[in-house]
Amino acid sequence: MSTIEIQNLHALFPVVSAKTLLSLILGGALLALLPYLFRKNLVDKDGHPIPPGPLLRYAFLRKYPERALYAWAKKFGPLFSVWMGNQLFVVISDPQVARDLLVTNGAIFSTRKKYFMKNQVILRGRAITASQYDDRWRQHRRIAMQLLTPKAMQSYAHILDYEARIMIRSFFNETKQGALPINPGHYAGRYAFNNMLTLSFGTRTDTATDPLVEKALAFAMEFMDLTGPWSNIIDFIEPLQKIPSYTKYRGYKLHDNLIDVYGAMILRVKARMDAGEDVPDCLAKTLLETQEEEKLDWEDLCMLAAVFTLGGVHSTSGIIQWFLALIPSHPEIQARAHEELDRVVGRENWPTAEDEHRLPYIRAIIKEVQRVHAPFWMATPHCSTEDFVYNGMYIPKDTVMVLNCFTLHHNEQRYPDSFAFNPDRYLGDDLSCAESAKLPDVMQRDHFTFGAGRRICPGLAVAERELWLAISRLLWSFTMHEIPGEPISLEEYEGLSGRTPLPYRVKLVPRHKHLGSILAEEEEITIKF
Ligand code: HEM
Repeated sequence: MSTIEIQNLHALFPVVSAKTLLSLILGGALLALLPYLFRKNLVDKDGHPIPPGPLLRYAFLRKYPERALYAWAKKFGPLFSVWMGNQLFVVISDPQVARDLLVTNGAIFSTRKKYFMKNQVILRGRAITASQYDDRWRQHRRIAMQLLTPKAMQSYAHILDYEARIMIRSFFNETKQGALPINPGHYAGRYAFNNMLTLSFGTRTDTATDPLVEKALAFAMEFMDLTGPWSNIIDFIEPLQKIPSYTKYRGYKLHDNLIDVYGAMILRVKARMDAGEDVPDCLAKTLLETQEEEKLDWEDLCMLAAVFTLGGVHSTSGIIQWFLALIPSHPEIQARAHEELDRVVGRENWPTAEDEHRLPYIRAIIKEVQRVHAPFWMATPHCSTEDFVYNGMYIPKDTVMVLNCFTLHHNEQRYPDSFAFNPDRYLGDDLSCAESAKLPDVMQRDHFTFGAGRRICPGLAVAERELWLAISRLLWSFTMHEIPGEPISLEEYEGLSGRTPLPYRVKLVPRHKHLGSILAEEEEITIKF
């Protein structure tokens, strides 16, 4: 071939260097990956697009996701969408949209995504919260509700009252009558745990040092960390579910621990029933008595018996901890609360459940703590079971629906100056949270701390009573101070699903000389178990 012919050939097929070839391959691969990195804008058959949202797909939004959701709600509006891997999430940031979708169209938006970690590994599709929206969910929720209605609560109201007294006494004794600072987490946790032990198994821990308290609190914390709406990348990338990993190990371990500890407690209740003993009414007893008729298997029993200690401990104790973290930096609010308590119930007796309607400012403080520090900023996501079009936006079947509580609770129209802690905004609101959730004008609802729609928290009435007894009595008993040089963070927190403040210490100074003698009247009760 002549030199001229070779030159012509080069012109036609230029020599590709190794570097260029590599760039071409990488470029091609990147092009192929683009649809997996950037959002997919689905439309339905009539051309309705999915709600707008951020450009990138996220593997997971781990730390403080509520801040990203708040910024996105401002940018994209009250209904926006985010892709997590191949899962579409639609985020609800407006009260009316929440009502329209989760309540009015509750038949479509009430199931749960089958999260690998929460629903499949840890709870095995059970424990009410992980159940699909089907007959088994209805059955399990109905059984649990037998113990949770305000009427049912009357039979154990005295126990909630007693446990609140024991919690205050622990604070009083552990702080050496206010001389020492205290981290309230363990004692608030034990209070909520003892209440749930009563409901679930008819028993309680009789010392704050009982190892079961630490164990149960550790399970609840691990559950919160493993079950956030986007805690685990493994939930969104299926191949990862097939290979061994530390996350998977933790999930299986937690499942086994729940069965070991709470399963053993069910067997203990059974042994007592078989021996003809007078076992107090509790969930385990109900489950055992109705097991055949309700066709409940062993995992149903264990998961149902465990769920109160998972759903009702970290949450209630979290709000008490947020209250104690927040109140020292608001001495003027404490002073008003103390004035109301002194004026209405006096210094001889402390507030009871019956005093609630006479203490509107204390009620308002509790509602305001729940607004600014709801433990579940993203509630528990619901999931859709049918394609749906809302205001021209397409929400495909199997979309995960997130109730964006942080943004809902900072809606300036509903809560002017929403980042300020201001109980006054709830003065005049005489409704319980359950009543408020049913208001026809959803803009008047107090807050969304207990979720919305058919999956709304079934423990709401019990939680409200526990919070009332704990917080009104903390206010009656103590003045709460921050420790100089130990600022309490109200921004950071622990937990990827339910959140509690970072560990902190607070000073609780008794307000009454005779507090010690009032508290000494009650001894710790040991219940045969
Ligand atoms: C202050 C304390 C509490 C808070 C803030 C809270 C909050 C929540 C939230 C946000 C949900 C999800 C609602 C939804 O899907 O829309 C929920 C569900 C649930 N909660 Fe609570 N909760 C509390 C106390 C309790 C207590 C004391 C119990 C048990 C006695 C309990 C048992 C449950 C159960 C079983 C579910 C699952 C309901 C279902 O999926 O149908 N919670 N809770």
